[in-house]
Order: sequence, then structure tokens, then C-alpha cells
Amino acid sequence: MKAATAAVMREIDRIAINEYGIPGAVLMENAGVAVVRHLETMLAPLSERKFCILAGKGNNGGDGYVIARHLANQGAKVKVFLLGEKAAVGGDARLNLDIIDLMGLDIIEITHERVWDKVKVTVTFADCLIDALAGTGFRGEPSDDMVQLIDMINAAGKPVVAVDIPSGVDADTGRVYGKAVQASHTVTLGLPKPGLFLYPGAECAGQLTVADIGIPAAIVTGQEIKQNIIMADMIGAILPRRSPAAHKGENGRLAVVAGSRGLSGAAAMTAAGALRAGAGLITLAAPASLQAVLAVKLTEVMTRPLAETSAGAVAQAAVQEIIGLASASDVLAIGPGLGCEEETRALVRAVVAAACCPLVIDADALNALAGYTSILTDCSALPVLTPHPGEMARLTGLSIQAVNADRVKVARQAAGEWGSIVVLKGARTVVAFPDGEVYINTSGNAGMATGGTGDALTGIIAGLIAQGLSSHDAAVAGVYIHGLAGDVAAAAGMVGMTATDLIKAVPAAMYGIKGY
Ligand SMILES: NC(=O)C1=CN([C@@H]2O[C@H](COP(=O)(O)OP(=O)(O)OC[C@H]3O[C@@H](n4cnc5c(N)ncnc54)[C@H](O)[C@@H]3O)[C@@H](O)[C@H]2O)[C@H](O)CC1
Ligand SMILES: [K+]
Repeated sequence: MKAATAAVMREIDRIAINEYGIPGAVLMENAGVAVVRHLETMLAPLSERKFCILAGKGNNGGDGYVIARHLANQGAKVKVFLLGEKAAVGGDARLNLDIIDLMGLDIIEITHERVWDKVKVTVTFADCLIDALAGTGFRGEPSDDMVQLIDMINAAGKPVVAVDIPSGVDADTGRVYGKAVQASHTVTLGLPKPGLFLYPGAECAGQLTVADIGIPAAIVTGQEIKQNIIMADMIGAILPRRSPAAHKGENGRLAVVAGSRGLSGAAAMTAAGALRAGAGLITLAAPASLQAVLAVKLTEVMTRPLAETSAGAVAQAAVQEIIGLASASDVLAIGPGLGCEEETRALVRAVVAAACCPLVIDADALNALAGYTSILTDCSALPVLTPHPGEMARLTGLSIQAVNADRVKVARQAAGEWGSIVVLKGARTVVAFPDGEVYINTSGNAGMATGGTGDALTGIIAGLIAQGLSSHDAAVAGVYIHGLAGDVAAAAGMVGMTATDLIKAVPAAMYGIKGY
């Protein structure tokens, strides 16, 4: 599903109005009617309900006046509070404000202190609050009076339906600079906005509905929209159907270079993730002293002992063997549990520079690339990097806070600079491509915030590449399947679920998407 930033939505709006001749008031009418239809599904019969509509001075408020008119026509009790003066409202919003004024609806301007008591009483006795304070036009920190109103809405304990986006949430980034409305439902207009899927905005949106407001489809398809939301149907179309006559050699050869003394689990989970994602033949190359334990842990995986340092990490002497293994493989996953010895880091850089198969680079291999990202642009196939925010901070020189403040922007910039696919992990993983295309994941849960889930993701993405998916499709499908497997595992209890539980749930997640 495509998602529109505020600027893209404005442009789509502009084309609909100026080039197709659809009056802005018609779009606003459609927007308001779409919200009322949603209210009917929630609160019928509307004639028995009391609504409090909190409107701003912009077009989001305009949608609110349309909603007020239709609710009043259906016999509902409606009070409208306007955050500002009527005189400050212009354009299509003014048109609709004037109509409800003529209808005799109660419109109260919040312009002086005395009004606040009235707001409080209305909010307290309403069955539902409509948040039409601000939408895509909202910028920065909310003003003091908006904060006061947001606090009142959030404290009311009532159903709150946000029009387009909860007020206070940045439509592009999901950032909340001060306070934001905590909606129970959001009806977003035309196209969903990225900020509804990225935290903390995603948490403010509640149950999300995308409403058609009559924008010609050709306008949307004609736009170069680079932001996408990953949903199950998209992944269903990506995943190949396995031939009934398939044999293991057709499902790809995959090599994993991972592990060091004390970190054998990371290596095992990467290989197991690939196995459960359906890879045909997997070779796990790890320091020689780990081979015996890994062979016992992973019955179906072949193991390859590598030369090791005195501390039990992969030694420089293993470089040719790994490059040879990569040549005989469809994909190489490298990094989990490799440790932080300088010798191993140099080896990682040598392998990344020389390997001629697609790479999935994670964990300690990413740390090895800090300061050396120029190697990535010379890789023969577009490498997939899977940093968590800490690794991303190390690679970019930004703070973790700065990475998380605008995950889409940071991932996109890195993907462009490094000529790589960047999978920035975390709640709502972002997948970014060098051409600026971005995918935001929607599956997964907080139970996945536990050791080993990142290793599993590396294995899953590599396992999909092994089966013939492009690195592009494997990255997008991999993050969704990984999150969905987490959701399947969490059904038996979210807190305390392990990466191994997630890995075991990968086949069920894929079955849910594709039916195999
Ligand atoms: N998607 C569409 O095609 C349509 C969208 N519609 C609705 O219009 C809004 C966007 O309207 P716009 O006039 O551009 O801005 P907003 O109403 O979202 O916001 C302006 C409003 O907010 C106030 N404001 C902005 N920042 C702050 C702040 N930091 N603190 C306090 N107040 C702030 C500003 O003063 C204005 O009052 C879109 O979301 C849809 O809901 C159309 O109705 C139909 C077509
Ligand atoms: K809103």
C-alpha cells in the first residue's frame, strides 16, 4: 500500500482540484461523509448519540464542520468547538462553517478562558469526540491552547475519532513534539500517511481506516510515491509458489559466516532462520572450536570449521575459504556473533569486498564496516544491511536518538550513500533502497525485543534470496514474515517468547500469507 507524505497529499489534492476540476469542497464533503459512515459502523443509531467536534482553523477543521452537518441531519446532538475565531477560517472550511452556522448548530469559539469549563462539560457528557483540530497541515509543537484541548480529549476516556491523523502527530515521521491526541480510531483520507505507521504516531492512531474521498486513481498512480506500507497481500504476491516437483537443490545454497566463542547461539539462530524460511542447502561456517556444538544444535545444517584466533573468533586465515564458499553459494549471510576482534573485522571487510554472491550483512559485520562503507558501493550485487538503531548510529555517526527521530529519512539517506538496501530494525522496521524507495513494516510486536530475533531476520532474508527472490523482494518480504512469525509466537504469550519460538513459527507465518 502506498503512503503519502503531507507534501505528496497536497500535490494530489492540487491536481484533483486544478487539473481535474474537482472542487476542493467536494473532496472535503467526501472526507466528512466518509468519517460519518465510519461513525455509523461504530455508534449506530447516531440519532441517540452526543458528539463533541473539536475543530481547528484549517481544512481538517473543515472536514469537522461537514461531519457536524451530517450528524445533525441524522438527529445526533452536536456541539462544535473551534480553536480560534470564526473570522480566521477561510476557503472550503469557511464555506462549511457558514453552512452549519446557518443551520443553527452550536459553534463555540475557544478564544477566552471562560469557555474552557464549557468544553470540559461537553467532553464529559459526549458519547464520542471528533478530533478535527489539525491534519497534514500540523507543524512542530502544538500551541498551549491545543495542548490544553489534547489533554482534555485524552483524559475523557471516550471514543475519539481522529480525522485524517491524530492532531499533534507529524504526518511524515510519526513524531510527537509535545502532546498528541490519543485516538481510538483514525479515518485517514485518500491515502494513509507514514506517520500513522511509525512510532509514536502509530500508537496514537488506534484502529486505522483508509477512506476513499473520490480522488481519481490516475492521479495517485501518476505520482512517484516512494513510501510504501508492507501488508500481507503485498508479500503474498512476492513469495513464489513452490513447484510440487521441487528438490532441495532448487531451493538455493546459502552460506552463513557467524559465531565466535560464547556467541554460538547467534550463528545457530541465523542458520535456523534461513532453514525455516525454506532455504534448500545451508552451510554454517564458524570458528573450528564451535563446529561440534553447532553440528549438534542444527541437525539439517552443514557445518564448516574455520581458522580461528586465540580468542575463538574467525581468523584472517579463513578469508579464501569463505570467499570460495561464497562463490559456491547463492547468498552469503555474514555477521551475527562474529565478535569485535580487529582481525575478524578486517576479514569481514576483505570478504565483503571480494564476495561475488548477494550478501546479507548484520551485527558485528556491520560494526566492521563503520568507517569503511565505501566498500559497499563496489559489491557485485546490492547488499542487504540489517542494522538495529545502535549499529546504525555507529555506521552513520549519529546518536541513537537521532536515528530513531526520523527512521525513514536516516535509512533512506544511508541506502543512497552506501548503494545498499538498508533494513533499519526496531518497532516498525524500515526498508530503504538507494533510489529513495522506502517500505515500512506493519507486523511484529514488543515480545520480539529479545536476543536473537535480529539473527533470525538475517537468516530469513538470506533464506528467501537463496530461493530466488531478488534482494529487494527478500528484504521486504523477510521483515514482514519475521514480524508475522513474532505475532504467531506471541499468540502463546508475548512476554517471555524467544527468538527460537519466532523461528519455529516462520513456516506458519508463511502458510498464513501464501497458504503453503
Ligand atoms: N487529503 C485531501 O485531499 C484532503 C484533505 N483535507 C483535509 O485537510 C487537511 C489539511 O488541511 P490544512 O488546511 O492544510 O491544514 P490542517 O487543517 O491540517 O492544519 C492547519 C491548522 O492547524 C493549525 N496548526 C498547525 N500547526 C500547529 C501547531 N503547532 N500548534 C497549533 N496549531 C497548529 C493551524 O493553525 C491550522 O489551524 C487534511 O489533513 C484533511 O483533513 C480536505 O478536507 C479534503 C481533501
Ligand atoms: K485530526
